[in-house]
Amino acid sequence: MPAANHPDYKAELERCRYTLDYVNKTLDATLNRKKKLDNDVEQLKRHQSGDSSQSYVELMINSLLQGSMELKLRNLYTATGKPYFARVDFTEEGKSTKENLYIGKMSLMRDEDQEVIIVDWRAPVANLYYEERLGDAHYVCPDGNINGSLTLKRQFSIEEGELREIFDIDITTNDDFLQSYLGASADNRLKEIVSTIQVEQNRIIRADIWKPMIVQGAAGSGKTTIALHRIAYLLYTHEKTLKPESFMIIAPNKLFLNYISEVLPELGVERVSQTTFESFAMNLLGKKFKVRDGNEKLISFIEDKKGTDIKKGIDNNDRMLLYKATVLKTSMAFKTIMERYVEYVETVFLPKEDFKIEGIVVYPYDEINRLFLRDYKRWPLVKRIDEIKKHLNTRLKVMKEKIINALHTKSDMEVERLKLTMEPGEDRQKLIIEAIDTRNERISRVEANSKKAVSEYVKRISKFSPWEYYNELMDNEDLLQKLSEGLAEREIVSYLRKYSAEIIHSGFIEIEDFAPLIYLKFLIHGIDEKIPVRQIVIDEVQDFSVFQLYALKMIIKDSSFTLLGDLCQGIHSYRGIKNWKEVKEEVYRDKKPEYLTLQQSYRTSIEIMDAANKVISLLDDDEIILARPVFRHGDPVRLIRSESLKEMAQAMADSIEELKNKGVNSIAVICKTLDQCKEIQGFMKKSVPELQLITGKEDKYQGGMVIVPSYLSKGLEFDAVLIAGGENYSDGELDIKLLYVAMTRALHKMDIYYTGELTKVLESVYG
Ligand SMILES: Nc1ncnc2c1ncn2[C@@H]1O[C@H](COP(=O)(O)OP(=O)(O)OP(=O)(O)O)[C@@H](O)[C@H]1O
Repeated sequence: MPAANHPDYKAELERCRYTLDYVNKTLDATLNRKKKLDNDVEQLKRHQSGDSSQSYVELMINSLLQGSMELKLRNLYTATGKPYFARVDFTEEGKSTKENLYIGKMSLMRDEDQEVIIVDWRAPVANLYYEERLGDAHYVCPDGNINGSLTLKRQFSIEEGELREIFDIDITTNDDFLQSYLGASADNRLKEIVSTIQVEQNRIIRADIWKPMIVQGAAGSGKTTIALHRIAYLLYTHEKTLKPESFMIIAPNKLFLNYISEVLPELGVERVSQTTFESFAMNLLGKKFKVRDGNEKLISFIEDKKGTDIKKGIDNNDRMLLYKATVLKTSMAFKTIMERYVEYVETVFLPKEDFKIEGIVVYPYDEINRLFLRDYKRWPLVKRIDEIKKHLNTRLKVMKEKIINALHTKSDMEVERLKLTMEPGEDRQKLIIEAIDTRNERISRVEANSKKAVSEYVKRISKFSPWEYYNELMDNEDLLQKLSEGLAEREIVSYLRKYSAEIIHSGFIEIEDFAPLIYLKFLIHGIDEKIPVRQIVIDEVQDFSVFQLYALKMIIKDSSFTLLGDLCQGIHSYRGIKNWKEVKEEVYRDKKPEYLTLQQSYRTSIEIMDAANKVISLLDDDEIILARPVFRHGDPVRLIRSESLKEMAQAMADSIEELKNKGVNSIAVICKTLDQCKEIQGFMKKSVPELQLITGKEDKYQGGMVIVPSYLSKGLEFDAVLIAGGENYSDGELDIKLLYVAMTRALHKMDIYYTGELTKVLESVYG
């Protein structure tokens, strides 16, 4: 309700003013401290001499302080507009005083008496707001369970320092507040939602840090948003043990990373690494690859007349083989093929010769090989060499002494024999000198050779990079077939090898090659690179393969994973996850992951969600969990028929004009493919010149008015979506998922434009 109408308005207004006043005072004090610190840093930099380690340390410390102060300042600036968003009144069991706690994005304490003015939303006590009902309530803090009575839950809308609305929430419902958030327009970037986090989302945000977590969440259920809030929460809760660098977010592409880039800074979190799987893998391999556009393969399947439905058959044999070969390359069977390959490499890794010095065997080949294949079996191949080097050096040290002693004994005996068998004289003297010289020469050779014998032996071991090993395998049909025995059909293996070799020889690799490559590196070389990451968050994980996840888990040891995805949006299902069971069982069997679902969708109106649910239900799949929209109505979904593409483009241009006049600025025209986007954009250039084409090559997401292929719209959202060319979606699995993704991008309005007859899929929209 408008704040002024609330019975407690006066008291709340006073509190709001008091808090703002304190925030401003703290801001001024912090600004002054920052100014002084900046001066100190300047001075230190100016007087920094190369030999004073003390001033260097001082400079480092002050620079760090500068960073954290900047963050504090940013939080304080935000608080000057909106210091808090909620209040809870709680009386702890056994205590007589009621605490009135105001919850905001950051905590603030009064310096004089340490009285809490604002409680951070991540503090344990703030859980009362997110989880508890009025009445008996509890929260868990490091000291244990705190029971008590919750007598008030209140929400505030404070904008630019002005108290505008107050909502008292009796039981758990906070719909009014949520509705006012959801009714707003889409931003160009994803935003924070601390004031309206829902119970099921809160459980994910605050879940146990060390247990892997899989979240199946419907389109618009807040997966991306809560993944970022979880990072902010974990950093706050484990600030002593985790740093922002301990986190890594893996997302599908740079455009998406840019789209989500503002949430963490808004939550006061900086320096969390955000990457794509390809970039991560290239860093690890220490090599820059030219990567084939992953969407090219998707497009080749999209062009399939049957909409790539493996159950119905693909219309062209070559495409069918490509499909099956991709499934194989991303499967756990391919992981086993890589392991078999390393077992093969193992057997030819060492030179088949004894380790000798001066023709004397120091370590026989069989013994070295036994160390390599048996004793150090569990180590990466290259790491085993280091151990073997130690063995060779130790044995060589002992043997060298023995050899030198033997040479001395041998020459002494020879001298003795010469003395006994020959008359003294010049001849005998010459032979004795010869024997001693020979001995000395051999000893010097032993000394000299032993210094480099081990390194020369190691040099003869052929160590290639993971990339070279992989390349070699893709060029060796017989070997790949042998390694694949019992795991895959010969025809598929052959196709996989040939097309992979072709890509490699043309100077490229494809996304699906990265998991085998990094896994080969792990098995052959081991991972020396310091990876500081302890928490990995993967968004849109449905497009990851189990092999990818397995390789990541092996490489980034001792880290925990938060995986978020939606099988209904699995448009790369040929390389992605088919069901969550395989992830639980094949990847995380040893760690018993937590599996949670989010059904409530916060993005889309009831009308749009109903239509999208009807489309996705065409897939007869038990794994599908339908989304439940938050109770929010929008315009009805319309199917609009045109005679031609030109007419369709005109109709959409008219609709965009109408929307613009109503103040709607975030609009997307979504076509199935990029080529279709280009064609439609051609017709709309004059009427909607500001329509920007998204091709997938962009690093930055601008928002506004865009025309985008369905597969690139994943993760994004718009106030209004116009789906162009509805007739292009067949009832094959991939096409249905693409249309579902496109439809669920809309917040308030969505229409489908088509030419020709209504298809089965379009008919389903009206159910
Ligand atoms: N508790 C909430 N309060 C307010 N808005 C929310 C809440 N949860 C999610 N949203 C909003 O819903 C929209 C969808 O969120 P988000 O993009 O994180 O969902 P998603 O599950 O990742 O979607 P998709 O899988 O379809 O890409 C965003 O605008 C987000 O701000």
